[in-house]
Amino acid sequence: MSDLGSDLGSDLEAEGVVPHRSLPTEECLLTGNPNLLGFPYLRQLSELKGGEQEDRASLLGSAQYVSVSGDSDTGSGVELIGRPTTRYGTWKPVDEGITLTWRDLSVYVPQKKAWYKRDKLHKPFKRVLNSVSGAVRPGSLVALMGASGAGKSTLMNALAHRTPGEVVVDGDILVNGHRANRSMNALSGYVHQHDLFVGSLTVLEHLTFMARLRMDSRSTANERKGRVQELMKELGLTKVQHSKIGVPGTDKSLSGGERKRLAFATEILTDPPLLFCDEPTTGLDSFNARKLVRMMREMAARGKTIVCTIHQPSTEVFLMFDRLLLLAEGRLAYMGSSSGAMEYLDGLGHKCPSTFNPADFYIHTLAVHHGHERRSRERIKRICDNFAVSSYSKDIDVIIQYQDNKFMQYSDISGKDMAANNSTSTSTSSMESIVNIVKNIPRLPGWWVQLYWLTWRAVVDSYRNPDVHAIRILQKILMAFLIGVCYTNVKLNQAGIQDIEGVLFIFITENTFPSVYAVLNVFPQELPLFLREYKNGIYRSDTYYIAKMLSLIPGFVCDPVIFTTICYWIVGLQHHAYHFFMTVLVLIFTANTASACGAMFSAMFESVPYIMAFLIPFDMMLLISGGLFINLANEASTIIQWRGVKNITCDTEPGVPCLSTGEEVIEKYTFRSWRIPYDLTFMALLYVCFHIIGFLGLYSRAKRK
Ligand SMILES: Nc1ncnc2c1ncn2[C@@H]1O[C@H](COP(=O)(O)OP(=O)(O)OP(=O)(O)O)[C@@H](O)[C@H]1O
Repeated sequence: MSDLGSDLGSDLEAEGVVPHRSLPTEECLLTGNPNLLGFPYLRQLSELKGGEQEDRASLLGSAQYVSVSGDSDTGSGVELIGRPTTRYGTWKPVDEGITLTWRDLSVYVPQKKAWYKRDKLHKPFKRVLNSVSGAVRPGSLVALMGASGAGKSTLMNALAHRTPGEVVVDGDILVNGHRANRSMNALSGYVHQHDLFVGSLTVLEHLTFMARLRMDSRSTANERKGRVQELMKELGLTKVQHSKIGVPGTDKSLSGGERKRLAFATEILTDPPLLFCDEPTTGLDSFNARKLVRMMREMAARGKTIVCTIHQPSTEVFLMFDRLLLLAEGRLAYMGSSSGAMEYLDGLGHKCPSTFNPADFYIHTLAVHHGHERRSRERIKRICDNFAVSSYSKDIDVIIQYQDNKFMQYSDISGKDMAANNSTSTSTSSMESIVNIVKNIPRLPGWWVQLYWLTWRAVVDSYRNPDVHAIRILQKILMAFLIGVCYTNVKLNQAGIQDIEGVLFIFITENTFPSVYAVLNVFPQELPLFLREYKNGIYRSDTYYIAKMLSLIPGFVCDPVIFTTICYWIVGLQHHAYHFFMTVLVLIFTANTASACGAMFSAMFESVPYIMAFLIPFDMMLLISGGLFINLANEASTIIQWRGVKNITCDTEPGVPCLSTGEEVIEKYTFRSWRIPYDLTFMALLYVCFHIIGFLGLYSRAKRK
C-alpha cells in the first residue's frame, strides 16, 4: 500500500506538483492537466480519454463546477461562480461498520458584505476548509485537534451532513463507498459542543422522549426503558434521573458535566455505527472525562467509527485515541496514528519537549501566534505541504481510492446492472450489503407518534412554568373585575346600547391583543433546539409546529372562560345561558385566532425585536380598521346580545331617532343577524390560514439554516 503511494508521491514531487490545491477535483479532472492533480488516483483518472473522463466526472456527480476567484492562499474574499456542488448522494447506509472518506473537501462560509458589479450581486465567501482529504475506518477513535478556529467543527459538520444552509460544501464524502446523504442522520450521532435541552424536563423524561423518537419504532417499551436505564447507569446519571435539566445559570439545573453526559447519552441511545463528538469532555472533571473517553474507546472496539474534537486532553485521555487528525488554518496538517504525529513533526524539526503534554504541543505548533503571524503561517504551510506528499497522506489516498472504486461499482449497479437485473457475482454482494443496510437503519416512529410525544413535551414544558400561568390568570381576573366595575348593570336604553357595544368591543380586544403577544416568543425561544433536532432527523417540522400549537389551546380556552365568567355577569349582559355560552364561544374563537396570528409572526421572524417591528403597525391597522377577525368577533357578539330583544327603552328627546329593538341595533352597526355561523367559520378559516403561513415560515427557515 505504502509502496504504491510512495512511488507516485515521488513522481509528484519530481514534477514539482504543488499538493496544496484550491481548485476542486472535478475541475482538475476535466482539464486533464496532470500538474493540477495532487493525488495518485486522480492522475490515473486524468489519463483517461476525453469521453471516459466525462463519464467518470458525471459519476462523481460533478455536473456543475465552482469557479473560484480571490485570494486562494487565505481563502478570504472568494467568490463562487456557478452552483457549487456538495455532491451529497442518494444511497442508503450500511450495517457493516463505517468507513468514512472525504476527498478535497472545501467549505465556504458567506461573508456579510456583498457588492454589485455589472448589475449583478456578488456575494463573497470565505474558505474555512481547504481541500482536506481523509479516511476513518471502523473501530477507530479519532481525535480531531487544532488551534481554535482551525476548522474542526466545520469539518465535523460537513462530514456529518449537518452544515447550515448558507454554508457551501465542495468535495466528496463517501460512507462505505456510498455518497453521504440525509441518511447520515439516522446513521450517526452528533454530540454538539453546546448542548441544548428543554430545561423543564427531568433527565429520565428527556431520555424517554428521545428513546421514543430516535430508537427503532419496532423496539418494545421494555427495550427502550432498558436502554435508558443502562445509559443512565453507565454515564452516572441515575442519581439525577428525577432532577430537572434546568437552564444553565439558574439554581435548579444539572451541572455542566451532567449536561454533557446527558447529551452524550442522547446521541448514543440508538448505538449508532458512526459518532461525531464536538468537545465532549469540555466541562468534565478529569475522572469523568476519562470515563467518557473510555466509553468511546469501548464503542470503537465494538466496531464503531468515532470522530471527536478535543481540547487540551490530559496525556492519559489523549493516549486513548488511536488516530489523530490535526487541522491548521483549514488545512490537513496530519492524519494517522496518534504515535506517528510526534515522529512526523520531529522529522520537520518540531521536537516535543519532554515536559510537554503531546496534545498541547500539537496545538501550540499549529497555532498562529499573536505578534508572530507571518512566521506561524509559514510554519503551518510547511507542515501541511509536507504532509500532503508524505507516506501518511498516501496511505489515506489508498483507502480513499478503494472506497472510490466501491462507489463506482455501486453506481454501476444502480445504473445499468440494476436496470437489466442481471448482476454479476460482485454486484450481487454489493446489492446484499445495501439490503442489509436498509434493514438495520432504525425505523423512525410514524407521524402520530411524533405528534403525541412532541405535544407531550410541549405541554409539560408549558405547564411546568406555573408562575407564568398564575400571573396570566391573575391578570385576566383583575381586568375582568375592572371592566365589570366600569360598566356595572348596564340598562337596556339608548345610552345602554353604546355601553353594551363598548363593553363587547373591550371583551374582544382583551382577548385579542394579549393572545397575540403571549405567543410571540414561542418559536424564537426554541428555534436553536428545533433546528438541531430537525437537522438530526428526530422529527418533522409539521409535527413540531402542530404540537406546539396544540399545547397552547388549553390556555386560550381558559383565558376567555375566566374573563367572561366574571365580567359578563357584573356588567349584566343578557341573562340567559345561551347568550352567555355563545359569547364565551365567540371569545374562545377570537383568542385562538389571535394566538394563530401571533404564532404566524413568531414562526416567520427570528427574534422578538424583529417581530415587534412588523407586528406593532399590523396591530394598529387591525385596531383602526376593525378588520380581519376583530370585525367578525364584533359582529357575532353583537348579534348574540341583540337578536330577539324587543324592549329597548326609548328615552331620547322627542324628534331624536330611537332604537327600540335588537334588530334595529344590529342593522345600525351594518351587521346581519344570520351571520353567526359565517363569522365563526371565517374565524376558523383565518386560524388555519395564519397557521399555514406560520408553518411555511418555520419550514423555510429549517430548510435554509
Ligand atoms: N457559519 C459561519 N459563518 C462565518 N464564519 C464561520 C462559520 N462557521 C465557521 N466560521 C469560521 O470558520 C473558522 C473555523 O471555525 P470552526 O468553528 O470550525 O473552528 P474550530 O476549530 O472548531 O474552533 P473552536 O475550537 O474554537 O471551536 C472560524 O474562523 C470561524 O469564524
